[in-house]
Amino acid sequence: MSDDEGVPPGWEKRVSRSTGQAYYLNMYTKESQWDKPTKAATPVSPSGPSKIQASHILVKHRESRRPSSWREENITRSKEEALEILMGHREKIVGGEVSFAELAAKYSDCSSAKRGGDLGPFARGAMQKPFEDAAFALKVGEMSGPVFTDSGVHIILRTE
Ligand SMILES: O=C(O)CN(Cc1ccccc1)C(=O)c1nc(-c2ccccc2)[nH]c1C(=O)O
Repeated sequence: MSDDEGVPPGWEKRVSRSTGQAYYLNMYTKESQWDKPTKAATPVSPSGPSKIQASHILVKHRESRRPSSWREENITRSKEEALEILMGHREKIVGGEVSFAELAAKYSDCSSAKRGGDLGPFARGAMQKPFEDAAFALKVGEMSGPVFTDSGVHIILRTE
């Protein structure tokens, strides 16, 4: 019986030289794990995934291209005030006081607030460049710092 019996495609079963314990190597990412994988490894190209999924919190300001949102018809706060508000949200999320989705739903000036800030999957070319570059630079589960676009100031959470 081959030793890779039942190991999903894209993985290889190895044995640790130091402990003799079996571990599993993802042949695409070259990452290893002790737990036996339950699904096939996803091929990743050297340039990374073509699509990612992310959520964001947008705080608009008076210089935003459209200084209006579902929350506030006429947004007059300054860019500096927007940044301070956004960083306050970020601190609460980092501190574990509240979830990203809860804050997005209450405070994001983007229509995605209704979905807890979720933007769904998107490829490069779909979003404003500063947003795209920041989002694609994140690892899954990682949250950005402040990102400035024509729409306002954002924090981004990469979810897939
Ligand atoms: O920039 C503009 O002229 C107006 N927009 C663009 C927009 C407007 C409605 C829905 C989606 C995008 C926004 O201000 C905007 N940008 C975003 C946005 C920006 C970057 C990434 C994701 C969403 N959301 C919104 C929004 O009102 O809901």
